[in-house]
Order: sequence, then structure tokens, then C-alpha cells
Amino acid sequence: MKTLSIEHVPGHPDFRALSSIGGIGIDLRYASANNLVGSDLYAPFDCSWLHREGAERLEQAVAHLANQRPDLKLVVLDAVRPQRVQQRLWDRLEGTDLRMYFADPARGSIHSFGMAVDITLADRSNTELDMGTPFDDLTELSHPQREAAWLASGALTRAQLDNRMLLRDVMSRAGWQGISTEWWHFDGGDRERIRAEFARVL
Ligand SMILES: C[C@@H](N)C(=O)N[C@H](C)C(=O)O
Ligand SMILES: [Zn+2]
Repeated sequence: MKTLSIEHVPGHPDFRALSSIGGIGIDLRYASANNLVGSDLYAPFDCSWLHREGAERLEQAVAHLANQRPDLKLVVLDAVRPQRVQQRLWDRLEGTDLRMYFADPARGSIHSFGMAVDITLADRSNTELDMGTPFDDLTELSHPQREAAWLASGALTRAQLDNRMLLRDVMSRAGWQGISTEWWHFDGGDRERIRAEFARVL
């Protein structure tokens, strides 16, 4: 397995800074206390990076959004997540049902290859669109696979679902694959190929 320490990601030729992707917002929640554990998980490391293939796909998603809704922008909530942080989250959630929302560090999160993003949409005044739940709301209301039922019961409104569908549309046009349990999470291609061919960031 190829590995790379997070200390060596900045400036590495296979990685690009999120700041090099025009037109996006960056609000890395795990690099702040505004997350499910209430503390900065990334300090002192700079985790505002993606693998260059992921960065190219994100640029394509930006272009699709600009075509459809030039009044909106994509806001990245998480990008590369070192294996050591995935392990810390995994250990912290031991014995809870919330572990199902995280990739087992033994296999590796696609975030740890710099090929996954957690992402939402915001307007030009940086107000996030209403997706029916906040980021990392680890409940079934966040599950794309349950959306039809939530709409029918009124737990999700048409406008909230339309916002999720717009996000999925621009991301999938750029080759990103969503998952069934989190509206905000997208993998930048086939997970098994990424795990086999890309370096894992430790
Ligand atoms: C829960 C979350 N923010 C997340 O990114 N989950 C995915 C599936 C992961 O751990 O790779
Ligand atoms: Zn994610």
C-alpha cells in the first residue's frame, strides 16, 4: 500500500490546494470546533487539499453549477482527512450506532486518499442552502436513500429536496458518486480503484 504523511501533502505534485480551485467556498468543519466532536481535529496540519484528480473533478462541478445556477457556489466542508484522524473518530464512536457513518479506517476512508469531499451549496452572501439537515447530522433524515419517504411524510420539503438534487446533479455530472446515507458526501470515482491505486494519507 502506498502511503504519504499529511506533513508531506502541501507542495506534493499529486495534490492541489483547495484555494487553487476558483469559485468555491472553503469551510473545513473538522479544522474548527464546529463539528460533531466539538474540537479541531486537524491542527496543526493543513488539510485543505485534494488529490489532483479530485481537484479537476471539483473544477468540473464548479463549471456545471455556473451553467445552471451562477448565483450559487459549492462550499467544501471536508477534503483530505488523514488516516490518523479517521482512526481517532472511529475510536471515539466505538460502541455507538454512529460508526456506520464513517469508513472503517482498516479499509480506509476515500477522504484519506484526497478523493472524497463533503460539500454543500451556498448563495453569494455565503448563506448555505437548506438541505433539510445540517452537515454531519447523522440521522436517517440525511439519507438520500430515504428521501422519497421523507418527502411523502413532510419531513423534507420539496425545496430542501430540490437543493440536494441540484448538488447531486452538478457533482455527478463531474464524475462524483454520492452515497446512500449522507447527502453531503461524494467520492471522486470508484472506491476500490482509489484504494488500490492511490496513496493513503496518514
Ligand atoms: C460522516 C462523514 N463526514 C464522512 O465523511 N463519512 C465517510 C463515509 C467516511 O468516513 O469516509
Ligand atoms: Zn465525507
